[in-house]
Amino acid sequence: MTVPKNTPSDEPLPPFGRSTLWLYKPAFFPQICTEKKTILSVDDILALIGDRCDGVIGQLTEDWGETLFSALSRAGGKAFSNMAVGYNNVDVEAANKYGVAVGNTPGVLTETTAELAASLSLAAARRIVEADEFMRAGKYEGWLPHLFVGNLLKGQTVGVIGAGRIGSAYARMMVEGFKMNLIYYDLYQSTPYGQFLKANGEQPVTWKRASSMEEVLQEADVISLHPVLDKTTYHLVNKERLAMMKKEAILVNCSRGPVIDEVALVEHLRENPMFRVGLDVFEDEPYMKPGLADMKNAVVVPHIASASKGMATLAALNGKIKGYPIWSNPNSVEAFLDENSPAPAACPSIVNSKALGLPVSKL
Ligand SMILES: NC(=O)c1ccc[n+]([C@@H]2O[C@H](COP(=O)([O-])OP(=O)(O)OC[C@H]3O[C@@H](n4cnc5c(N)ncnc54)[C@H](O)[C@@H]3O)[C@@H](O)[C@H]2O)c1
Ligand SMILES: O=C(O)[C@H](O)CO
Repeated sequence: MTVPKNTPSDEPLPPFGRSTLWLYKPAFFPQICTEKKTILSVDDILALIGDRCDGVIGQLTEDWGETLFSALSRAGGKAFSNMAVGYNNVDVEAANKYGVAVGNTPGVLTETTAELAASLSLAAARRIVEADEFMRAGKYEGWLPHLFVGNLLKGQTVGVIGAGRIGSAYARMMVEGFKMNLIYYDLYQSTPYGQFLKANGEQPVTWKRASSMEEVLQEADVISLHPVLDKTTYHLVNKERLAMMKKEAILVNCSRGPVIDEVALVEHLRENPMFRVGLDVFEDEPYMKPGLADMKNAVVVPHIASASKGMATLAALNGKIKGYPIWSNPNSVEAFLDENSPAPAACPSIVNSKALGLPVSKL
């Protein structure tokens, strides 16, 4: 385990290790973990926190619960900033108990994640990966009308489950780009896409809010999952719900792996060769459930929807919680990302700010 010594501000920071854990040690000089492991265990992080640490910027692969929050608090820590939108790896109640502020990075990843979901939808619909493998294997002997027949999107129905920031952006791309009809289901929100169309004075396709998730599964030709991962969405797509979908449907997941029961999915893919999936996330990341890698009707990529500089900027600013108020609208983060102007003296998004009674910025 190598943790660099405090780095004077006029020296370049040490190079990143494979993990991007940052620790704010006394005097507020960040120490970057140069550990060569990709995923740090709770014990690794305990050792890194040591007996003095003001705050940590960590990532979604780390298990931030009672053990780490009590250790961080004992070391004088006041903030944990998760370098991700989703914070299902964080036990916020444990953080509240130890008075540790928890940051996340909403908004900056909306378009990039929606674009990957759109890419996976197209790759699955037009069988891009299968065709690419065929080409590289030297199997192409000349044009044939039935070679890799895929699904046409125009005029078909796209379904979105979890119509928040990313789900709505994905819906916009599929509706406007491919003129698909839209059906969406969200546990809480009522009319996000309707408002968007109305505000633009147009109604080029039909859209409706489904009263149940099952309605989306039965009606849509392409379904993309964008909910948070919590108790209500664990194995949201299971054997029974897969069976409700059209035999030639396309299912895309760029949210979190456990939203789909991956064992049931492998069985469904095996039994329904015309059913296709595009997956950015997996139930036991970095692993795939047995059999998934052999499925020609699955396009799989290693959680790449998000990588962006903006996410690191927001995570770093969330880590500066000491003396900072909370930005009043975490969905509007542009002010933090303008490289030509200084970032506002506020934390972009602290998920437990109310529980900790942190002040809201007047900016
Ligand atoms: N693959 C990636 O790299 C990547 C990148 C960014 C975000 N994400 C994931 O995407 C998720 C969504 O991000 P966002 O910015 O759109 O968040 P968001 O909070 O704007 O949207 C999530 C939506 O899910 C809805 N929801 C919650 N429970 C539901 C349920 N049981 N059924 C249906 N809908 C439900 C919420 O009401 C909300 O509208 C994140 O929590 C994260 O896990 C993944
Ligand atoms: O939730 C997120 O932000 C992504 O999954 C990783 O950055």
